[in-house]
Amino acid sequence: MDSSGAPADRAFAHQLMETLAIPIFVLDTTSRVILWNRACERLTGVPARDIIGTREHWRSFFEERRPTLADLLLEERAGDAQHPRIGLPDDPHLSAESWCDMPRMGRRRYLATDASPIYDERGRLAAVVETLRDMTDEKLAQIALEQLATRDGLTGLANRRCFDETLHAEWARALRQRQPLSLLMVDVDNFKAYNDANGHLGGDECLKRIATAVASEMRANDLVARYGGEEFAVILPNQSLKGAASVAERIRTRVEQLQVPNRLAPAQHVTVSIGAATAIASPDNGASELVAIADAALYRAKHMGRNRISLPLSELA
Ligand SMILES: Nc1nc2c(ncn2[C@@H]2O[C@H](COP(=O)(O)OP(=O)(O)OP(=O)(O)O)[C@@H](O)[C@H]2O)c(=O)[nH]1
Repeated sequence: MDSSGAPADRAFAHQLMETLAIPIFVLDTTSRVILWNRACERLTGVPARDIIGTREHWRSFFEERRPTLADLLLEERAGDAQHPRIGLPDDPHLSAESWCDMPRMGRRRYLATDASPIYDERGRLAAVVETLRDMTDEKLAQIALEQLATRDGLTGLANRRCFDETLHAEWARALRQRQPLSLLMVDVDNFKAYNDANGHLGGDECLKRIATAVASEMRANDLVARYGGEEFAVILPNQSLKGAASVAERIRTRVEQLQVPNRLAPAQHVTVSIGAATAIASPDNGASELVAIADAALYRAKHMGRNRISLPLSELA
């Protein structure tokens, strides 16, 4: 170490950052890369020799030009490079999490990043250091858990819990916006007979095909869920009874057109019965009444001979 100690200290700090297990890169105040450690090389697949001295660090993370967090911090702190910073009243640190393309590695990674300024002894901005953490496994586990919580395992449709939550949220929205909300209850006809003839696994395959057929008739804001067993429910926001009836008829026809044989059923192939309900939401009625009305309509459709849709006499108001 020399008498001031500074150059040796700096060399030591540099070497420390180089060998740190955490991926790090450092930009000078003109956005030029001055350090790209080995862990950063491993994460990005980009060797330090290709990137040091350039302003091309964004290419290691994104397909298209985008500022990294370090660039955003440099932009935000641009004034500090000329004017010494007096004290540190606010926290100049930035944090973010996002999916990155990682073009050199050829697979997307979910990175948690932190950017912090480095000030020289006179309080002027000297550089910005960005540290990166690969959180891909944690993010994928979180997505899988969310899927488990809201999706039906057999059909991939929304599950009953997701249906209940969505119905209440849509009801509240319909109330606020004074718009109609429609609901369809879709039940497979003579499904016990189908199971008896094809076994439970055959029944499962049939439910998957029906789920796909029902989902194919939905618009972006509609929700189709597996309500239970061989019953599906469809939420149609901002849809009148007439509109709901036409969606119901499309679903019925679509399933009929699948022509899945059910030789023990009177129709000889798989069909569905559908009950519809529509409400103009008001503080005097609730989402559960909408379900009860659609259920009653479904019951009527079954009793009138199945493979049909049934509507209530009027909208619930
Ligand atoms: N394969 C399979 N079958 C199921 C599943 N959930 C419910 N079921 C079966 O669906 C059948 C429903 O039978 P029922 O309630 O008697 O109704 P249905 O035979 O369809 O007669 P209707 O509804 O009156 O037309 C039962 O045999 C259940 O075991 C499932 O996840 N997979």
